[in-house]
Amino acid sequence: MIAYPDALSLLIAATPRLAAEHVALEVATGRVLAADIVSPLALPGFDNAAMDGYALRMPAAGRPAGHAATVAAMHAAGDSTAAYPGAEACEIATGARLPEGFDTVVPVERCAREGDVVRLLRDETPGLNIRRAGSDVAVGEAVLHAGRRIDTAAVMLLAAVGIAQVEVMRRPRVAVITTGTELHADGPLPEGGIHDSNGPYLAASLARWGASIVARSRVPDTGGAFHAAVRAAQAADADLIVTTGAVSAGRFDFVPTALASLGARELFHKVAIRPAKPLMAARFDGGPLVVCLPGNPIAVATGYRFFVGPVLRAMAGMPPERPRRVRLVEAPPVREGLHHFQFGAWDTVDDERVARLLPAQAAYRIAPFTRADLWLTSSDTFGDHADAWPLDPADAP
Ligand SMILES: Nc1nc2c(c(=O)[nH]1)N[C@H]1C(S)=C(S)[C@@H](COP(=O)(O)OP(=O)(O)OC[C@H]3O[C@@H](n4cnc5c(N)ncnc54)[C@H](O)[C@@H]3O)O[C@H]1N2
Ligand code: MOO
Repeated sequence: MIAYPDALSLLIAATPRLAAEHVALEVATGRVLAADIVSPLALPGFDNAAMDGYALRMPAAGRPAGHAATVAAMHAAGDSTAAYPGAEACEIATGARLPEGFDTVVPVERCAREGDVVRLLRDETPGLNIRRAGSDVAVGEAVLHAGRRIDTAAVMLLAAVGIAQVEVMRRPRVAVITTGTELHADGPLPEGGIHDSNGPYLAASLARWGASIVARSRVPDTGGAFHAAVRAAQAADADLIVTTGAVSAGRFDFVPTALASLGARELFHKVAIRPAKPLMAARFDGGPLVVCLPGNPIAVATGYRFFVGPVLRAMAGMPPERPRRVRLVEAPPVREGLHHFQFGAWDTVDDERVARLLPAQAAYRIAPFTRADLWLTSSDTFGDHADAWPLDPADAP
């Protein structure tokens, strides 16, 4: 059986990087930058007032309380460059460009105004309350890097530097196929039937990632129906096909042979992990990558998080995700020799943030997933520490 890091390496090596496209900033949230963003502007673009008050020309020694100056004009944000030659003071608004030759802004609260004269209420030193040009972002600075997901902070910065179109990776085109004669959509169930929860889970997860779901089918345990679903996914030009179920050792576990008969090349089948051990991956030459997840719901969650997630990152040109190391409390012993994936919850012990494994986890139990804060993983037995990962790959930086 192949080890998890080796399986992941094979999978990523077979993953094509997608092309880029241009989209408007207003619809770019959640997309992944395809190229570094080099700022065409400085931020701030000019020296400006940090406070509403009075701009002064001040000698290096400053001015004492009681000093009076004649106010030349009111200078508001958006006013064009103005010069008040010979003037010692002008009224200024937050964000207004500092007029030529002025060096200090004294907030209105520290001034008294009478007619066109302003008097300082305290001793003042020069150079205060000015936001210098380029002190946030310099012209030509690489402010955001390729592979970064555009979050709301990135939108703020891109808008501030005047970028209205961004080059992003195109959305991956993904097909989802769930297998199982026992599966039904919502509504009353026949004897022995269950609701298909893997299909809606994968569709929701992929939508959160920003993938386009180009085909979705639920097929009974017959090779013919599965063949047709894979052909439909190929016809829909899928980059990736994710299947669930029928990948283990049972009589109806037809996925490996069906994919081989369709011409897919197996990358690996069965991984030294728990859960989701029967997981398989394959690749059609010049066609989609296929990740086949075992049917148990938590095997699907595991496979999505730790196999499909890394594939989606690689397609988007994102670097591999790095886990956070956390201290574990009360980790029960688990069987050695397998890479373990479990749900965890945050806790606090003696003011330290620690994690604990949730109780009663099993590949068929969905309820613990809904109570989890994070994934915890270990390449072997869980000890004092574990790797921590956000529950959803879309939440990883
Ligand atoms: N003799 C062996 N039996 C099993 C092995 C094994 O190695 N030898 N592996 C076990 C493990 S581990 C897993 S995981 C499962 C995976 O089996 P399959 O991928 O073949 O999945 P199915 O048999 O089709 O389904 C397993 C389980 O999950 C339920 N299921 C399937 N699809 C859905 C869905 N869309 N929504 C909700 N639930 C679903 C299905 O009804 C079964 O209960 O095999 C073990 N057995
Ligand atoms: O690997 Mo299976 O996913 O434990 O049930």
